Amino acid sequence: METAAVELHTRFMPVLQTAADLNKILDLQDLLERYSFDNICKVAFNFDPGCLAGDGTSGSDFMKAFEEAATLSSGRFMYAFPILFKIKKLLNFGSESKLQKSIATVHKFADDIIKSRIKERAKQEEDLLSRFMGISEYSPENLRDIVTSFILAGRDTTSSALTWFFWILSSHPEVERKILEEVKTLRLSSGKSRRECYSFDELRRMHYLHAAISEGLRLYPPVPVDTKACLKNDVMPDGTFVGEGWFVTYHTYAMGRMESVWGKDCGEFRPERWLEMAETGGGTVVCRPENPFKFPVFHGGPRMCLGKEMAYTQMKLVAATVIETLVVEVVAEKPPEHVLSLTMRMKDGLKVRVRKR
Ligand code: HEM
Repeated sequence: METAAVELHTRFMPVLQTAADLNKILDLQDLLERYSFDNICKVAFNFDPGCLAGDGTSGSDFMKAFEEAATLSSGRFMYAFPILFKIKKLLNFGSESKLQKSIATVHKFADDIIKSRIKERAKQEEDLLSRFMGISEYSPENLRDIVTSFILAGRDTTSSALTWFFWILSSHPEVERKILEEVKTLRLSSGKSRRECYSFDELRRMHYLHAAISEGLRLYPPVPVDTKACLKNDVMPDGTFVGEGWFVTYHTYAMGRMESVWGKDCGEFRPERWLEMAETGGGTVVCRPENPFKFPVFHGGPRMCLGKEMAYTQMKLVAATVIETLVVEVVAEKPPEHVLSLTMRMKDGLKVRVRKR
């Protein structure tokens, strides 16, 4: 939380505020990706790639390589005949040659950090890498895979969610107004000014914002499809047989838009569908949790997302801080096109103009 707040107030917001002063158009998707990349690297490695600071060239190279590796490896699923990418890989040409180069950049970056951390074992950092190094006998390769998985899990997901959230919000001024009301009420009760950072507890109390973000996630899930491989012959709860080695894919994007799941207004952006009266009474309205098998945006069951709470905290922090101080106006002429990497991104980014409130 502290890392996310520092990155937000010292880097992300100043970029937006300068753009507001200069009336400059920004790509909000790119900015959010840089923000979450810096954040997750600090949390995972205690390393600051500085993608939002100065020119941050070394961090940007790593970020570009990471993005390319994610897009190219998810592209493998699109081959009608997977043998084709295997041949390309064997001969090391085309997209497979590019993929190998970007993977090498990512591995080198992670390996350098792990090696230097092994050397200074005595120095205990409060990051994920130290926790994994401290409790097990993982090999350096295992550690590299764990940490790169965390970066993948924590980077594109929150940035994708927030990019689509700001896009959908731009056509729902009534929702934006209610978020502002909630934020103002909280500020009044805490006596804090707009310049001050929200506490964890204040963010937790933003139920309307929580509902609005959940509604954005329903319509634009960052992981729109998820595939699992079956290890041995099995039968689904409804009796469907699944053979060893088969793939099972569920489509979160489609499920979020199905009338049979969400009712007649499933196509509408309506945060109110998430709200209910608190059991504690007193007329308090809260955001209700949803069954993960109806809303599998964070997956369900034993392998559910471990970063869900962290993701909501970060997304609420960014959304509340931006909405409270700035008006974000989308300048795109047509609706954004989807591009499917491992997460759902906008093909040409999200061009916005910002104004001070
Ligand atoms: C809006 C934001 C996020 C969404 C929608 C999301 C979604 C998901 C999904 C769908 C999975 C299951 C993937 C699979 O098994 O196929 C997953 C797993 C995971 N997520 Fe997230 N995630 C988000 C943010 C984060 C953040 C910020 C972190 C923190 C670093 C994180 C850490 C993880 C981890 C470690 C797993 C693997 C859990 C396991 O396999 O046991 N996620 N997430």
